[in-house]
Amino acid sequence: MLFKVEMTVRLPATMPVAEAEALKTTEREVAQGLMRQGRWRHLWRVAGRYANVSIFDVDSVEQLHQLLSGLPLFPYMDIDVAPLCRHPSSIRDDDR
Ligand SMILES: O=C(O)C[C@H]1C=CC(=O)O1
Repeated sequence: MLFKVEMTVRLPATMPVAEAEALKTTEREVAQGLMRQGRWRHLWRVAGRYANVSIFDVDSVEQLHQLLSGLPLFPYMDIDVAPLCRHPSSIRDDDR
């Protein structure tokens, strides 16, 4: 199952820089692990915003929630999720 996920990061202005940097480093490690597993298929920065648009490939909505809520930045992100299905005009055969 494919989902478009938009994450907007809102770190508190009062968070110490070292704490914020440590969170971002851990987040990168977790995100790259999920990419290597094929769960986090795409990760794009939204230009001009501390936000990303991602494509997740998961077995269930519950699994998606588990992955997203396990992200180190989860407490500091607004997350929008949309389910995706194949577009009838797509010429790609690798989208499910
Ligand atoms: O920077 C972000 O958009 C937030 C988050 C998503 C992946 C990652 O490494 O950080």
